[in-house]
Amino acid sequence: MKIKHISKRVHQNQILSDIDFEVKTGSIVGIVGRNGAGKTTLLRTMVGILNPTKGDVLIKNESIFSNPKLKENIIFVPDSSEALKNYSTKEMLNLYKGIYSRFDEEYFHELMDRFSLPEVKKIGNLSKGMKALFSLVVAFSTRAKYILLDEPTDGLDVIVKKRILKILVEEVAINDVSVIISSHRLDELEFMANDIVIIKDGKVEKHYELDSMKLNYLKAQVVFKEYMPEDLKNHITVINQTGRVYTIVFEKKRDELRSLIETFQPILYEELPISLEDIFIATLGGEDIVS
Ligand SMILES: Nc1ncnc2c1ncn2[C@@H]1O[C@H](COP(=O)(O)OP(=O)(O)OP(=O)(O)O)[C@@H](O)[C@H]1O
Repeated sequence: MKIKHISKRVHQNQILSDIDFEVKTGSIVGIVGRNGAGKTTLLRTMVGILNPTKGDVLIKNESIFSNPKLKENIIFVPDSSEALKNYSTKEMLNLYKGIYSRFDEEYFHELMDRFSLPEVKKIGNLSKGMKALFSLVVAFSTRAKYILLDEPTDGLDVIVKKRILKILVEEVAINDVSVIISSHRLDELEFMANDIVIIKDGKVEKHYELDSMKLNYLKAQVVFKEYMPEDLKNHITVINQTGRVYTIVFEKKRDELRSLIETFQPILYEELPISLEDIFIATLGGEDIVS
């Protein structure tokens, strides 16, 4: 799936600007960004619910907007199942069977059994975790190749969360689907995503393969005799400060940071393992991080 230079304007609001990236088959892509960055709008455009003002979404090099049949390859699971609450599980099954010609009813029942989900007259009567699992069961049963999830584990207990993450990873491995997840749960994405797209103010701020992303950043703890030299501050992001102990993140090669820091003669310099959360803070935290 190719997202080609998508822009979206609503009234006078430029919500997305020139978003361009590719989703590889069989990969998990994490879309991250601060509240209001444009993640949900991007997902809704990728699935064809919203028309972009400019740009296109291509599957097998064809536009999903000029060839709507291609939308059968995509399913979007929104962060709330509020809209489904008055439907029965059977009605949902029939609704999606009508929309997705490859809908796999046998797989639907198999997954319902696997997750001990009951058939109910009102989906609204299911617990929040059950609703989330049910939405995923429907999504997988459509046999769509691209599954877009908006905050799939928001508000779920840790056991349901683990089950959901496990089935996502399995589905990608066994059925070769691609999963695009918008999430604030950076720890979960770190455990399963291949690619991370960081959105800032409706634009792609960074797009990395997770492994190479970590190689491009360095986290360290440093202490100087006095306070941190102002010159050094221009090259790094301070993500924490306790007295004279600074935790810093730097986007460049390891050796460059080491030699840069050495010129300022620290009394302590220690490298630390870096997480996606550190990179998120360094990329998007701006002035808000150390108060
Ligand atoms: N229909 C709309 N009309 C006007 N503005 C909109 C509309 N939809 C979204 N926006 C605005 O676009 C921006 C991006 O919203 P969006 O919901 O895509 O962000 P998000 O990254 O998913 O946020 P969050 O992490 O809080 O869910 C916000 O400023 C929002 O107010």
